[in-house]
Amino acid sequence: MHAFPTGLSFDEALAIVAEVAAEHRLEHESLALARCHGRVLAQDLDAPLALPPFDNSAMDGFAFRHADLSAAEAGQGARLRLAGEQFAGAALAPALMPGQCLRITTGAAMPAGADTVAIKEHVSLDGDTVLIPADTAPGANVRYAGEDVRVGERVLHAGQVLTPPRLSLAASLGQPALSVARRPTVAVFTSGDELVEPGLPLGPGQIHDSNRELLMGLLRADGLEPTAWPRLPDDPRQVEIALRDAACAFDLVLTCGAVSAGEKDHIPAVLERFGRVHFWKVRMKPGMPLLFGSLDQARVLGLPGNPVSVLATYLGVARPLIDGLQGRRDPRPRWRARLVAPIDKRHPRREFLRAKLNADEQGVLWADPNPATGSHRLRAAADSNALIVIGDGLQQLEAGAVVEVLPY
Ligand SMILES: Nc1nc2c(c(=O)[nH]1)N[C@H]1C(S)=C(S)[C@@H](COP(=O)(O)OP(=O)(O)OC[C@H]3O[C@@H](n4cnc5c(N)ncnc54)[C@H](O)[C@@H]3O)O[C@H]1N2
Ligand code: MOO
Repeated sequence: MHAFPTGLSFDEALAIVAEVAAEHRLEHESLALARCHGRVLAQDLDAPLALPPFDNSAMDGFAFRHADLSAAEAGQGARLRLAGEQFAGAALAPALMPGQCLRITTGAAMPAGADTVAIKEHVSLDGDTVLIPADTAPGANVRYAGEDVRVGERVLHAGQVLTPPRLSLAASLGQPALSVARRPTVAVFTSGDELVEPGLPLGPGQIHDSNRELLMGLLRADGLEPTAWPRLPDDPRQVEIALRDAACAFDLVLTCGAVSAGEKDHIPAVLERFGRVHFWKVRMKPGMPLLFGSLDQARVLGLPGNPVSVLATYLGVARPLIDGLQGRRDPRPRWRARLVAPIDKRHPRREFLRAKLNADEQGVLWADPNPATGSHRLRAAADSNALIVIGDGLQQLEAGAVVEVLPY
């Protein structure tokens, strides 16, 4: 009997991940906007000013009082006297008098007294007389103060991911810095005596370490700056020392390999002995031997060694853990697609299948499953761009059935 949950469903595993992540939420830091891209916002932002802050012109042209046009003979334009200019950012021009107009540029404040802008290309100039076209509608080409954001309105919420437009909005509201969740520091381990660095020759029974590149790439694509540790040999003492060393210095330790039932699978024992196991073995395929625990100050996720298991457990579990540690509340988009070919799943586990996603002319997204099944078959993952997620239980899905997909 284990002292921790084992053989749990994928959803049960995710619930534990969310709970543990919430208990170990990373602290906040105030960062200059330029360093906030992709971060999770840790504060709400209420607009200290309106956007636009003042009524202004949407076009280069001439600002005038529409009443002057209404007063002109029907169908005739208004002939107005050019009284000056109002350029964007320049000192405010004096108020406009009846019968006058001002040259104005895009973004310049509307002069007092003016309520409409005629577009430069639509007017004709005769000395300092400007002929405004008769069909210029009242209020044309004016952008009003507060029409985008009102003062005091909540525009950003804690838990949102800072996209470039959100950072741009914060900048337009005059914020030089924002409070954001600290990014988790991540140590990445690969393990196994059979592994050899790419570039070095292979001896008998050896293979190149491919998971390191996979995992480091997945983490970097999610905006993290992971640290790769020297590969772990299949030696229990060395595994223990390296993991305990990393766990006192990093927020998250990601390992791959050495978590199933083999004589050389030493990682679960280290967590059991020196830390805590939150769960081990999840009813998912691939990725079944997945291990989750805590050691010293770190959360430790032990991904199974087969490359496609690494991909599935990263996208399915490690990413929600990383999101949870940062307090991300913005849901990631849930993509759905139609199956190009039927699927007959004869086991009860949640399954992740490699597939190619393509949108057809009608805008329907299709997922074409790769027939390769083994979790060692990396080529099929490289030929694909998404994982199809097939729910728990036996499933017979026709071609055209709608499935969840995780693009990568
Ligand atoms: N008796 C059992 N055997 C296995 C079980 C089980 O439950 N009982 N589970 C199988 C499943 S499912 C998987 S997945 C693997 C996972 O095993 P480990 O996480 O312990 O990983 P390893 O045994 O170390 O490696 C598995 C496989 O992946 C290759 N590998 C490992 N690391 C890398 C790397 N960095 N780059 C490239 N390839 C890597 C390794 O050579 C093995 O072929 O266990 C099954 N067995
Ligand atoms: O669950 Mo394993 O990850 O199938 O190869």
